[in-house]
Amino acid sequence: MTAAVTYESIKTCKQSGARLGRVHTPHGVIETPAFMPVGTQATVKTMSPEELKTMDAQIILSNTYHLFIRPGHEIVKDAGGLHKFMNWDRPILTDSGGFQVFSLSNMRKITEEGVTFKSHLNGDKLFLSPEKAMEIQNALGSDIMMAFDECPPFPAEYEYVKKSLERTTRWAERCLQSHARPQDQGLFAIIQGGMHEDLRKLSAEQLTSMDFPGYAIGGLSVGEPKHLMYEVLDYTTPLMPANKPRYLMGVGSPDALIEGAIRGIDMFDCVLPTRIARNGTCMTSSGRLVIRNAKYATDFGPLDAKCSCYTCTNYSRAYIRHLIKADETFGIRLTTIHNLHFLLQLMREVREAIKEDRLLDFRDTFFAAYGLNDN
Ligand SMILES: CNc1nc2cc3c(=O)[nH]c(N)nc3c(CCO)c2[nH]1
Repeated sequence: MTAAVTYESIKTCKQSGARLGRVHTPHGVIETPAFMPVGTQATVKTMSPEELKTMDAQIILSNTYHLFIRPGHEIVKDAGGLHKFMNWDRPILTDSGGFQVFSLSNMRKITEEGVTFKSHLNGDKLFLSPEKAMEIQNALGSDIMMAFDECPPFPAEYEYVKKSLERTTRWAERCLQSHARPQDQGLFAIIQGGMHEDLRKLSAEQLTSMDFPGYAIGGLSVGEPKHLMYEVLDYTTPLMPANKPRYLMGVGSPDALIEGAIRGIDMFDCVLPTRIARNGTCMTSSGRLVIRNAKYATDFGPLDAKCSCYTCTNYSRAYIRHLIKADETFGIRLTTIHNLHFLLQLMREVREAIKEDRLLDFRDTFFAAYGLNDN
């Protein structure tokens, strides 16, 4: 299969497992390590594509499950695909729907064939399978598609995690078989195995023997303590091909992005920056700031004096607090712009630090300022 998505290694860090790279896709190149803003329903909430480009979002994530149940993948296909539908001409990665079924639908039944579930919108009985997930993603026309997998809950019994990862491997095989356009869309497999080193190894071996263009680490950021996630990364990342993109799903917070990059992760996604923005919580270089706090009512400085984003350049904490308290949409737009810029800027600084072999020092400096040295 001629890979439509390829990884170009630029530099490996001397201090750690970190690396600089480029992921080449049909809609452009992604400088890695990279953070992907999440646009679940074909929009990164309240952001225009132009604003995302201004902050240099290189790639965004959207969701098979959500676009399948609304507006329906056939409509997106008839619109000319997801890029056209949402007016985004840079790369798009779509998740395969498995995780969303488990996190959103209260009634579901898993069989070898696939997952039967009720729509969280109207209770309709629906079915997703590897073949269906591929049909939907091919209709959306995303550049990077994720294999249909099961993300086991945390915690989960060893035997359950083992049986689940083996079914995820069989599902990945079926995704590969039913992929309509391998020549112009990259299909990534998702390594599972919970918090068990032997199961992670088993999953990685089974999936890397099938030669996917890229690999993700799934089953993390599901409520486990951060140190446990880092332990899983310590022994899983080295099992992944060095010449292919490594994507850590559902991560995350500034500290986790840095720790993941140190362990050789190239791509990250998380709803955190956009989700917390909606209740007025902002990421700043000295930690989280909850703008609703009364002490900001007369604070006419920027959210973060070290930030150069549109929000910090033009608006005060007092004004943003007023908008959030008044439930004004513009307030959510301003906190979203800031939080996304903050993480995208953090990844630019991470890439710079790798280039100059000083990522571990960068981590210590960042954590000290962000108040994370005590974790
Ligand atoms: C927020 N934490 C998180 N953990 C994840 C774990 C998985 C996973 O194991 N499989 C798939 N397909 N998607 C996942 C996603 C959604 C994408 O961010 C996750 N998100």
